Amino acid sequence: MSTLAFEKWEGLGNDFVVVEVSSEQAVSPEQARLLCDRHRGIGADGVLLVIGGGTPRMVVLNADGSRPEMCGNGLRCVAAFLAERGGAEGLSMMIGTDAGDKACVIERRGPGLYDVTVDMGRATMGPRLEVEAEGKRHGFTTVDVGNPHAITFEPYAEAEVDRLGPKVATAPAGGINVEFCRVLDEGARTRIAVTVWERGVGRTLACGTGACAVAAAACEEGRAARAAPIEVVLPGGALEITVDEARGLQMKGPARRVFRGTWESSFDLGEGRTTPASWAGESTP
Ligand SMILES: N[C@H](CCC[C@H](N)C(=O)O)C(=O)O
Repeated sequence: MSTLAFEKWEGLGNDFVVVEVSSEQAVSPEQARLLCDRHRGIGADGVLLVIGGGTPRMVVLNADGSRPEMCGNGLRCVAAFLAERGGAEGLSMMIGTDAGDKACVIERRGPGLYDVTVDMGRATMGPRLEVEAEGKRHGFTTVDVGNPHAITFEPYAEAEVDRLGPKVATAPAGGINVEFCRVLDEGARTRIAVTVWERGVGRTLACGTGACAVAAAACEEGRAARAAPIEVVLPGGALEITVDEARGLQMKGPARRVFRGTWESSFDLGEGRTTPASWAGESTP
């Protein structure tokens, strides 16, 4: 019987199964769907594969098994996971992703609790996205921050988010993450409330790349000033995003280890559903 050692991490309630593996093929899309299943598996919004080496790498698998380019909350969790393995208090490191290498600075706040600042790179504004739904045309600003995002500052009720979110998320080829935004106030610090429908997941409590995309769109549309920190308020908590002409996007937020575990691969789920015969050559060290 082979087993898979994992850690459960979360960033503002966006939660992940973190596994250290030697190859990207160690967890298949089907295995990722099972691990993320909140009734038959561990339960998570995604799986983060950590591949060691000169520059450690993060590969992301969404709960539906798809592989996105990047995950902001996940990258903070992987940076903290690696810092914890190294036993260091304050630490900075580069981590490779499918959207390029990202610089991370980790500050330990307590056992399994960290604040992480990530240089997220630059946002690229895309074409307007128009989606026909429920007899109306809905317009979105598109922003790429390594992965794609559709953003609106039009007021939508919660129920509309659940109806419109999946329609927009699957409208363009390859899918897109969807953020419904509201500027809370433009006092000393701009605060933007965001509800997220994520590609390959659905509703999540937070989206790090989404928060960056929203801050970039807000600056582009004159709803927020560049260089000053923008507080993006998500259902799971707030992220501090800075849109800097020279340095690009910076994201600061928490990462927390929830628990460690071991997945047994001979585990029969009943109803003829069994876990994958074995993990691709991965077993606990
Ligand atoms: N569902 C996203 C990936 C996870 C992004 C999100 N969890 C974050 O923190 O950035 C996508 O398909 O692009």
